Amino acid sequence: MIEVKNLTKKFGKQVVFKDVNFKIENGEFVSLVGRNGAGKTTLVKILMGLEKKTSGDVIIDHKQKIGYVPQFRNIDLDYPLNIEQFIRLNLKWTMSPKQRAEDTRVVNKILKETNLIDLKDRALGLASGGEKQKAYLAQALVNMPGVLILDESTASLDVDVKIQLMDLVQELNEKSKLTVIFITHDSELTKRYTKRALLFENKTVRPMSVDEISEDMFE
Ligand SMILES: Nc1ncnc2c1ncn2[C@@H]1O[C@H](COP(=O)(O)OP(=O)(O)OP(=O)(O)O)[C@@H](O)[C@H]1O
Repeated sequence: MIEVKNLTKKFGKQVVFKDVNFKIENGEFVSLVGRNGAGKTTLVKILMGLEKKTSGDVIIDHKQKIGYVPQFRNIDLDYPLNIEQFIRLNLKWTMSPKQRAEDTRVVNKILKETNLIDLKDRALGLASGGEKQKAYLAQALVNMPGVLILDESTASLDVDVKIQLMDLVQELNEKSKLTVIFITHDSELTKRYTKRALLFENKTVRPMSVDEISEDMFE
């Protein structure tokens, strides 16, 4: 479980959010919604320990790792790694043959789960947008996270590719009880895949049912 208590974040004099309280249960699929600059990325950076909080508490089971899938960015055609090598970047290098065999087992399992097994030798730079984004997802999963953060990971992908990626995440959420936090500006995907939303508004965060979501909350 992730519990946020009276969390406040300021950058200098700018208050991003103040006295925020919410819980995310293990295995939930929740969206973070709100206008540009409302503080969604800042909050997940605090959850990941990449940004300092100003005050308040963030309680996360310390054994639970967090995987992060960024927004799609194109990768140069001459990027030097293939899909499997790119996924392995998230593993710690080890000399232990036992650990290396275990890593290979995990990489193959994730390649299968993300439907990348037949593409594992393809140069990442030559992969399609959807394949690249699946490679980012697989790279985050190879570290066996308990929580997966999708930071606008479907933005700038074609609609059918968005659906494919989200179907895959939904399957992982249901099968492996992976907690998923989906930052998005897409109300349709929010309603289709997530059960609950945390709305960033007026420097605070309001938990709500996805039925209450309306377009104006994203603009
Ligand atoms: N390192 C920083 N230093 C100063 N201000 C920052 C920093 N990072 C973010 N901010 C500011 O904090 C506010 C919240 O930004 P944040 O990126 O968290 O919003 P967001 O909800 O993720 O926005 P978007 O939907 O556009 O991605 C913005 O006003 C932003 O300019």
